[in-house]
Amino acid sequence: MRVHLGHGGSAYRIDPATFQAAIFDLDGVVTRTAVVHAATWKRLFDAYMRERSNRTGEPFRPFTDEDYRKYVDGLPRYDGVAAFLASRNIELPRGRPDDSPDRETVSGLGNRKDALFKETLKRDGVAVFDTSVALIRRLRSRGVKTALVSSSRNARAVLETAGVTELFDVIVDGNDLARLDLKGKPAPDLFLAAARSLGVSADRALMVEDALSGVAAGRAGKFGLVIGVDRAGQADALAQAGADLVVEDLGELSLVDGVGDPDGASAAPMPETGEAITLLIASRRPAVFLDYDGTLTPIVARPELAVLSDEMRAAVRRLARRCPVAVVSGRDRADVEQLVGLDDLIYAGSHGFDIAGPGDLHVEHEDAARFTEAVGRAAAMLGPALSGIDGALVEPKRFAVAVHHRQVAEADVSDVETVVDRVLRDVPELRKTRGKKVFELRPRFDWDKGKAVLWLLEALKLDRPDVLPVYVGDDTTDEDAFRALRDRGIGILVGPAGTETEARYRLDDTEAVGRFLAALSDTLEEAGG
Ligand SMILES: O=P(O)(O)OC[C@H]1O[C@H](O[C@H]2O[C@H](CO)[C@@H](O)[C@H](O)[C@H]2O)[C@H](O)[C@@H](O)[C@@H]1O
Repeated sequence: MRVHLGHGGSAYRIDPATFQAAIFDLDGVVTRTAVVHAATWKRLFDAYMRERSNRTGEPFRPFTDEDYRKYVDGLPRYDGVAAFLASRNIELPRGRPDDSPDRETVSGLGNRKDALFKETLKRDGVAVFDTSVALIRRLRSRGVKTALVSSSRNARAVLETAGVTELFDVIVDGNDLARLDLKGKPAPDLFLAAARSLGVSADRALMVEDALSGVAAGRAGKFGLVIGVDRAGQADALAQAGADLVVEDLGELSLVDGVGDPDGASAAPMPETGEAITLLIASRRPAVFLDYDGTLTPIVARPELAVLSDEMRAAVRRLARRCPVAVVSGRDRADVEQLVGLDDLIYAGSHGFDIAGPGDLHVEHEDAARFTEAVGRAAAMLGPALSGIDGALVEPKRFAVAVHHRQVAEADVSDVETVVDRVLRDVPELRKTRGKKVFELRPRFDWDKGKAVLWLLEALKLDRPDVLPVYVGDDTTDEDAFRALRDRGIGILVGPAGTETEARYRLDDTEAVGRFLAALSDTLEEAGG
């Protein structure tokens, strides 16, 4: 699955909850030294090929941009020399790393290139890509670890000259390559060594490269996200080499903010296309938690009218074949089970207080009986007490009572609340919470949808780094789940833009939820998950 941004593309948002580390190539990604390298290689090889032509009578063919991209870019210096010479059927002895730059050996030519490069750096200094530096700083400020990887033995000197050494927790360069006997790009060794030093597995790290060999290394290393930076009009080739995402500049990337949009506590639009979802889940296996009212069904006048559509049922059924799916509802568990009508899902009713699922999955709170009794008492009091208020509706459940005021005149809602408060004084085992045009009387017990989701992750052995919990919900009680998953998963609010929320992403309505579930299924089916 590949996504191209660049001109006309929409900005891709990196989610720091998905990636624990970001690994950057140096030349052409962080520093503007790729052009210096390219020009230096040309200087070296054009002079050498000219001199060789004069000496041997072979026709002179200059070193081209394509030669640079195909044989030299991203490779350790001597490997680059050898690869280019081989492409021209020239065989030279390898020589030794300390060969003088005058010697006609692979090492000698490599050392000549290095001397020319250093001369240019000394004269011209090193410029950085400001957008790359800004992105690295933002990632670091959000707790993402950073590493710099380069085949060049000069990497540290280049970073120092550019004044950006402190941007990286770890630096792996050409000296490490030799010291640790690692293979150069396109082998993934350098990048994997950086990920190891950061203590992060490759699938939880993103990597950024501008060279075809570097992108291929990222793909071979199974990095969570391989970003190709196209500075040379080779977007297609970068994608073919294995880039998940190709940008022309890192300024096209932004971060999903910790509290939704950068400018407030609202959520970013949830990408609904398969491609964007692939990038988001970044080779993790999702575990999906779905709220019912307002998420799987639109909010309607009365609870019994919230019937699941056949399309939505089919979408949930399809997803459940590919990954664990739980319905986490404020409704009574039996009620929501019957409404959803799918046997092999996990159901958590009464805002997560009552959980059951395939096999022996069941949670029974110690004080369950005490709360059931209290709920029954409250429901019995609420019915008669609210009978005088037109439109008020009591919905008793096993572990909560909902008092709906959707049909109550605005002026009378405070009367409903007064009744609820009065009943609560007599039933101190319960506490009041609010939802959409509803007061809920729930057990006075430290438990909510967030705790239920965390419990489920543990009980189902899904509390693992390769699992990405995804929670979709629309109401205040879903905020507990968004909060609980903040640093380990993805919360998706169903509702209008600008809603204050702990969710990272947002879908407009239940139709968008249906499209998202379908796209997620597509992605998982395509991946064979
Ligand atoms: O957690 P959920 O699955 O979203 O359940 C929350 C409450 O949903 C129901 O009430 C809400 O939906 C009704 C039907 O659309 C609507 O008439 C009502 O105004 C909403 O508050 C359900 O009846 C409650 O028991 C749930 O707690």
